[in-house]
Amino acid sequence: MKVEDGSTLSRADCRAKGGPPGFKMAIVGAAGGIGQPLAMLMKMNPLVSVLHLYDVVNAPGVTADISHMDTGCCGKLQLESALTGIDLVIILAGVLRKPGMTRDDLFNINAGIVRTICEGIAKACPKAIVNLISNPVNFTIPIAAEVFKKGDTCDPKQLLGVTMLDVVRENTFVVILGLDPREVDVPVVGGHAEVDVPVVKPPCSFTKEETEYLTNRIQNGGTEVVEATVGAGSATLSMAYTAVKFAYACLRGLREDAGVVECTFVASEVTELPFFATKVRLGRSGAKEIYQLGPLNEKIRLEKAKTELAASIQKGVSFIKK
Ligand SMILES: NC(=O)C1=CN([C@@H]2O[C@H](COP(=O)(O)OP(=O)(O)OC[C@H]3O[C@@H](n4cnc5c(N)ncnc54)[C@H](O)[C@@H]3O)[C@@H](O)[C@H]2O)C=CC1
Ligand SMILES: O=C([O-])CC(=O)C(=O)O
Repeated sequence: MKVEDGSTLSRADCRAKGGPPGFKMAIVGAAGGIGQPLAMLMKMNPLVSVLHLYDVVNAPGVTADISHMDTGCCGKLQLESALTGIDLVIILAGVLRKPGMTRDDLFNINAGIVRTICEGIAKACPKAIVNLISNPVNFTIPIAAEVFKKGDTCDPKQLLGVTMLDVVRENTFVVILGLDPREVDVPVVGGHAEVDVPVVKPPCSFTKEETEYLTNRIQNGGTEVVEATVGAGSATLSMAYTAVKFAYACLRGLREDAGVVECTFVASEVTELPFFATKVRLGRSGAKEIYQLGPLNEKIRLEKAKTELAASIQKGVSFIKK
């Protein structure tokens, strides 16, 4: 869309002229494997009025490319200007796994990157909802939370660790078990990947073998992709798809749509841990209501996951406090 001086007319301008409303969104790490398809898909989303793309490499290239799509958009080259006034930030920045690596091996590099970006968010858009995807999510969420605590401006419930790929995989794998994902309620709780636990809710039930199959496939789904790409990357397109789904849910929450419920790793009182992934209801300021776990058929697996999660959370918090 063009105005007379040749500059792009964003959907925010359209809103002022009586056009469709929308939110301002930034993607940090936008030139990477996930970032590029995610940027393209978010640019097509009618709830996004302005899209800022930031990366340390090739952000101008990606911005120029998608700016030719005939929807509103602008790129920003400085982190703080990319974040100013933003309603929803997606963080993808950092490095990814190669075969033979665990997610924890990413900690040393990604911890510092996530800290810097969150310091930028605390200054430039402290009220934004943050979707944090950079791994290891079970460590980077506590890091981000500590940064925001220092700034004292952010509500902890705005910070949402994206564990939804575990749910997307679960929906995929229950079909292999011959079930319709619309008819089973299996929230994936705990944290991301090795510490997630699919919890079957009545009236649906699985056999022991089905539960084993589902849990193993979900917990190892990321490694399955890392090995299949033979070093070329980790889950990229399925993550971009998932990031769009989760961002759309957050945008609907911002718009105060009723009944928007997803699983996310968030500050929580559901267990003794300070963060835990459960179903939450999304609203204007992120996780508006955090659902209790309810009756559980997975107590032993959950206790093991909690022990591992507690260590991840401690390591993340210590990284900022040291
Ligand atoms: N939570 C989840 O379920 C999943 C998480 N991931 C994680 O998402 C992250 C991104 O994955 P990909 O896009 O595949 O990786 P990628 O390597 O293709 O892209 C990462 C991008 O981050 C940029 N970057 C690095 N440092 C930066 C900084 N300081 N500021 C801004 N940008 C910076 C790089 O230039 C690169 O373009 C990885 O940490 C990966 O492990 C991936 C899949 C699933
Ligand atoms: O496996 C990885 O490194 C990426 C990831 O978190 C996933 O696909 O679940």
